[in-house]
Amino acid sequence: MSAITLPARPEALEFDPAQGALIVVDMQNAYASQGGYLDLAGFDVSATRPVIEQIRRAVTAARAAGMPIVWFQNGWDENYVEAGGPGSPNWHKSNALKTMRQRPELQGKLLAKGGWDYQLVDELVPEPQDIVLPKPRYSGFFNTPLDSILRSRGIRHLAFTGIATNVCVESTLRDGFFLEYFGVVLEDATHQAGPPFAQKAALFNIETFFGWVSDVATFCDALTPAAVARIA
Ligand SMILES: NC(=O)N/C=C\C(=O)O
Repeated sequence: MSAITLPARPEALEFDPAQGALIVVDMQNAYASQGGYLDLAGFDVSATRPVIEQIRRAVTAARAAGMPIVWFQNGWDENYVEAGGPGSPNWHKSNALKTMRQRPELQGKLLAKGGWDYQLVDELVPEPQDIVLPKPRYSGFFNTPLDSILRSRGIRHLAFTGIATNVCVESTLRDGFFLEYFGVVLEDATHQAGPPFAQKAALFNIETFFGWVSDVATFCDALTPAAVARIA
């Protein structure tokens, strides 16, 4: 099976499933559940549930087409050494760290490895052959083995899902662009952190400057021949 044509904006993208991976960004309770970090920090997470189901569909289609699935989990050790101290911009800008400083009763709870907030949502369960990567900053390429994992498998095309479109999804897709990966976002499998204009702006940036925008139904349809060819 060779490349498929994936309908997308601003134009269709040649996407080879044999050189492709599905990236699921930070589908943790922190970002997708009531009572998680984003919710506690004042961001609206009420519309994140449908995103989980869309990601499940995209994961099933990508698996059937033989594409690796990469699951990211954002966060740090329980003592927040990996988050950086006051010498790190992350210490000043992370809304998780800021929320914990404002509400000391939450200290140790937000985005800490081993805790509920850090865990992937119950509905999304990686399989043993999947790649699960912790990441300490917004970009999935920063201080992670993502680039070498992808390069060693000959992967050039990345389909992005997850939360938040305007932060970690966009950051990772942008870094991928600089590393010569073709990135496409499945828009209905993403959600923003912030008002709806943040989603629109992120998708505008991506389709105009850094990559392509498609959706889950289109992605699944386009992958069907690759899945059929694998079982034939
Ligand atoms: N996963 C993300 O896009 N995260 C956004 C904000 C944060 O982690 O503080």
